Amino acid sequence: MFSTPFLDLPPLAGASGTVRLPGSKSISNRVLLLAALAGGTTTVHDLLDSDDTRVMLDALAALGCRIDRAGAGLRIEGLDGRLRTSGAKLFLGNAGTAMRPLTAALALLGGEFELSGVPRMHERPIGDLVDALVQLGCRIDYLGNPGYPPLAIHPVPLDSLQLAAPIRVRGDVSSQFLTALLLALPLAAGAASERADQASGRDITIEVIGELISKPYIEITLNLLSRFGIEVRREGWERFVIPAGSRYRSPGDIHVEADASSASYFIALGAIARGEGIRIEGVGADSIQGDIRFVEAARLMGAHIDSGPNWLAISRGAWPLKAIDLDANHIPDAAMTLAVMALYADGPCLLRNIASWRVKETDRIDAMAKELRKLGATVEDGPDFICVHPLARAGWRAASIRTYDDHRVAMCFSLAAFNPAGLPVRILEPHCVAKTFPDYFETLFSVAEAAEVPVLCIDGPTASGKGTLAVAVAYQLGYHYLDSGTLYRVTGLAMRRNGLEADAAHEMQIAELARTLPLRFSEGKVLLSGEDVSDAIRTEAAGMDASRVSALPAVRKALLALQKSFRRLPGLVADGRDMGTVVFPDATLKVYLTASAAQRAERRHKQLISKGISTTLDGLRADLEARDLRDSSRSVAPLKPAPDARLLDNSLLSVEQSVEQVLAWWQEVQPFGSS
Ligand SMILES: Nc1ncnc2c1ncn2[C@@H]1O[C@H](COP(=O)(O)OP(=O)(O)OP(=O)(O)O)[C@@H](O)[C@H]1O
Ligand SMILES: Nc1ccn([C@@H]2O[C@H](COP(=O)(O)O)[C@@H](O)[C@H]2O)c(=O)n1
Repeated sequence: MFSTPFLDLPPLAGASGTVRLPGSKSISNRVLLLAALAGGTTTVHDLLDSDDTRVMLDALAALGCRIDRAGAGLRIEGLDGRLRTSGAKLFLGNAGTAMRPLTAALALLGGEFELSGVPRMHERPIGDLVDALVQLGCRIDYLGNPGYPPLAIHPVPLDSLQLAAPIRVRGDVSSQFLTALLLALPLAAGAASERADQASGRDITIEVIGELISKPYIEITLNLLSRFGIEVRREGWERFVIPAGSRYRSPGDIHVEADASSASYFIALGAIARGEGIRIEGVGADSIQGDIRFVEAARLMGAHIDSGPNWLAISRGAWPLKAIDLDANHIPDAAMTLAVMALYADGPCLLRNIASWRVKETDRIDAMAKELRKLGATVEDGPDFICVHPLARAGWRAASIRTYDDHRVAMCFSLAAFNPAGLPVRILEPHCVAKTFPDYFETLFSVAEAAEVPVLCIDGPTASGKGTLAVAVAYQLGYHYLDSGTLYRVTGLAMRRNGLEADAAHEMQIAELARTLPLRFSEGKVLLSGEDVSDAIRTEAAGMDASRVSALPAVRKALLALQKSFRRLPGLVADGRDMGTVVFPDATLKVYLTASAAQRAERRHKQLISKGISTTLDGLRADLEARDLRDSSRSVAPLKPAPDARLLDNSLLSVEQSVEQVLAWWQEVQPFGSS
């Protein structure tokens, strides 16, 4: 996951390959709750690991559920309708799929509970669900604003509940209210059948007031309830009947299918990008998720899509995409992806009946309109619609996209990186994708192709601080890091171990060693044939050997392809001697880092002493000056600043100041302005 303050997506050109997506959030959290309420043990496979499922798991553990790893799955010992705690304070982040169903379940289970979340969760309505539960006889208080979390839930005896009359709940704000009741009320149906009125066989009826939105999510709920032994009778979309005597029965093992909303980004990718197409595994034509109908919308826009039970294959069809006018009520989450696809359409795209966007992680209509406008688009929006006009090449602007702590905003705007103007897109706070798809950007980069992956080079003499600076800058930008000196150091070590000398007579043999180095980088360690050589290559003697082998032209040539292979999305920071002059002459930014010889010797002295390696300051200074002389006077790729490099003398700068300077230069060469 990218934990950086921002992530710059370079202009993307094509995409090809296969992705396997994480489990569905909607299914994961429903399955977790059902497994917890059921008797017996349920092993859940392919569960989504994300912020929202983690808060659900923490909550269930706090209720006394035993949760263990079972291989790649998770084993949950259900409560069988009985709490193992008298109460708890539960923090549910911004997970609506945890807050709503847990409110209903805990109101029926008994016990004193406080349910809270992040500030945005306290702005997301829950009043209609609470009203329905209070009608039944449950006791729930608002701890902040009426109608919104945080909530205090108090115990009531199940036999005091008013179950005879239908329970009425609004369905036109969020379908999660109905889902919450459907998931929780079998607790009361089971209990009722154990009491005297078992004979009368009382069913529990829920009546929906208003037009039910997001019906596909209710279908997921009904499907999963059925797998847990509860067969709800649906009468249209207005009445739902939980039969008397219903009891949750663990299915034993249950698999979570991949998230269909997450699939929308890769379906769109296949429709937009040039290339061999995208194959998605883990979700397909047999999906129980409503958002799978995004496939129909993408086809309307011109995408070619084939499918099997649990796979999809997408490639570019019509181009530009075809404009659509769509009632997107049935795919509220995935429809955000259509709003970005609209930028590549042949006319304005209208998405209607999406009022629920306004009460999601953020006001999504507002957020999408604002950020699409930053890209240069004309957007009209209203209480329940958004209309996005396509962008001609000249109309695109490089934008820093605010993500509003909303994973879907971050993910769908990544598609703007395919703009024909070849502009990068900056995604602010990219870690918000952790809500449902922590590795979203890594997955995107595994199939996307950039016209040019950005590189930031830091060259300079020995011990000037290149490595320290490069690692810090790479960390800030979320980029890969190449310490090219390591490759020469390992080659020098391999030369010694093979009893060779760094001279012209052995040049070809050493070059062959360099070309076939059995080298691996793992958890910060350098492994040569599996052996950890991280310390062995850091001595000054190893530095000298590296300097000697690096003067051999055949060795430099042998290491070129390996160095270039580090240039991967989203970008690379490379340090060495010839990064800007030879290996990456087209780098976006080149920095030549120097410091006085006295400073460098002193820094290296401290560095070696701290590692327990004894040495003298004078000896070190002589060594590093000899190394610099050899590096800068050799015939191939000598150490020198590239003509277009920016010079940074950090003799009097701290590491932090150097990092700040380089990041400021990086910002200067980006087209985002100061935003
Ligand atoms: N600006 C700075 N101020 C003070 N110390 C620094 C600064 N930059 C780096 N150092 C310290 O100097 C030492 C050498 O830095 P580093 O290993 O990054 O240099 P290098 O240029 O990569 O060396 P080499 O060329 O041998 O690979 C480290 O201990 C590091 O912490
Ligand atoms: N791009 C590079 C990087 C390094 N070298 C040679 O390797 C020696 C060791 O490098 P460190 O950065 O790890 O100290 C160095 O002295 C150079 O001779 C190189 O030639 N080109």
